Amino acid sequence: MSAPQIPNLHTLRRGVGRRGGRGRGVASGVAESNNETNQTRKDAIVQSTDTDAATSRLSAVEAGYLDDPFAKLLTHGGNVDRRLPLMNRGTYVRTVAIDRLVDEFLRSTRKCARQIISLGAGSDSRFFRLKTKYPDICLSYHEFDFPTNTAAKIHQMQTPSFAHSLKGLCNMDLPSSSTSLSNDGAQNDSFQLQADSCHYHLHPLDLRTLTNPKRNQDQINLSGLGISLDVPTLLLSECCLIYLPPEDADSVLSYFTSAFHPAIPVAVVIYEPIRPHDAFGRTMVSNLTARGIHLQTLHAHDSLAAQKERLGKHGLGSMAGKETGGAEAADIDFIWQTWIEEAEKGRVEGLEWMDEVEEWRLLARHYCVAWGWRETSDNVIDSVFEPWAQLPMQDEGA
Ligand SMILES: C[S@@+](CC[C@H](N)C(=O)[O-])C[C@H]1O[C@@H](n2cnc3c(N)ncnc32)[C@H](O)[C@@H]1O
Repeated sequence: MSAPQIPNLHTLRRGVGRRGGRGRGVASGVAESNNETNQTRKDAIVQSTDTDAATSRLSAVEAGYLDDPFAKLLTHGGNVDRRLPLMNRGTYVRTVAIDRLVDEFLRSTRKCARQIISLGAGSDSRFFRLKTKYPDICLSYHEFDFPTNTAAKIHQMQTPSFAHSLKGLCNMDLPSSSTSLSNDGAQNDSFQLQADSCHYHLHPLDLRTLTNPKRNQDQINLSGLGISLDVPTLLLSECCLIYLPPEDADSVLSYFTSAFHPAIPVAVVIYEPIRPHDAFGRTMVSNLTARGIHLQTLHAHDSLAAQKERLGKHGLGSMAGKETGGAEAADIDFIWQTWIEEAEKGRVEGLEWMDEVEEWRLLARHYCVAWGWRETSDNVIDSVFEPWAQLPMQDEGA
């Protein structure tokens, strides 16, 4: 079940050794630089998890689970080894679950402007799928990731085949002055696409910069990044916040959710692993640790209840008075069983023979989608998140 794209830790470690200076009496400047190198190495491993996500997506597309012409165009190299059937099914359920929450949000806000902010979006193709599905959509879509990853995405977007699909499927043009990359491959300007009232913005930014005044020397803020603070907003973290230290993940969530006035409908959707304490969970964690990947918030938000509580702490959840809200979470096994119609399940089951049914259920119980929202009941617009409250809910004990 281990993913094939293992970061080259050997090469990365060698880099540290060469620059090192570990003897006694090391000047504090050197120690600081070692810390930085360490952090850079850790960040590189986190950045590389996007290759896994993109590979899994493309595998699920090529096996017929998902219909996504952009997955191949946004994946570096464009060809991948097929994942195991249970991995493909996991990618499928995760994608359709988040798509459903996004679709409900777009449907209920169809009369007004709205925006989606995707944290650690990597090579995700959701914006382009949405624009293809809803050609006249009025939407601002903001993606954040490290400059290295946004640069790679921009590179893929500048290929002729991507430009062709963008025009044909989304009726969008690439900007005429194509963005160039700096020597280290970083792309420090944000990248934008626009067609009528639909905007796509790619922000090359470590999310921790936003919440840390020491790092944020340019005083970057949401308005400066073109994010509107007065329209209904959906925040997505699809396997992103889990890689941040718990206090940073909390600061990022709080930074975004508290930026909006309480009268503005705001929601958060999180997809990430849970249940690290049983045998499967322990194996999952140790397999990832062997690859240098640390799921830093996993123990802090280790169950459906903990995920709901987390959303509640950020002001999303049941409220008193005029404000309404909710916080829910379900694992992938539950979502597969209850959110997906029988005919569609039959189609998916017919795609590949799956020997490992028990393993599938185990794996699927260790990943969850959590969604929380808040709005005011006397809002001039109809309730945005009412449809979310109608989704099948999982009882933690189930
Ligand atoms: C597992 S990938 C998921 C990519 C995408 N959300 C998806 O599901 O296909 C995690 C992504 O989060 C990004 N990420 C993690 N920490 C981040 C941070 N502090 N700032 C910006 N991006 C971050 C990584 O660079 C990576 O692209």
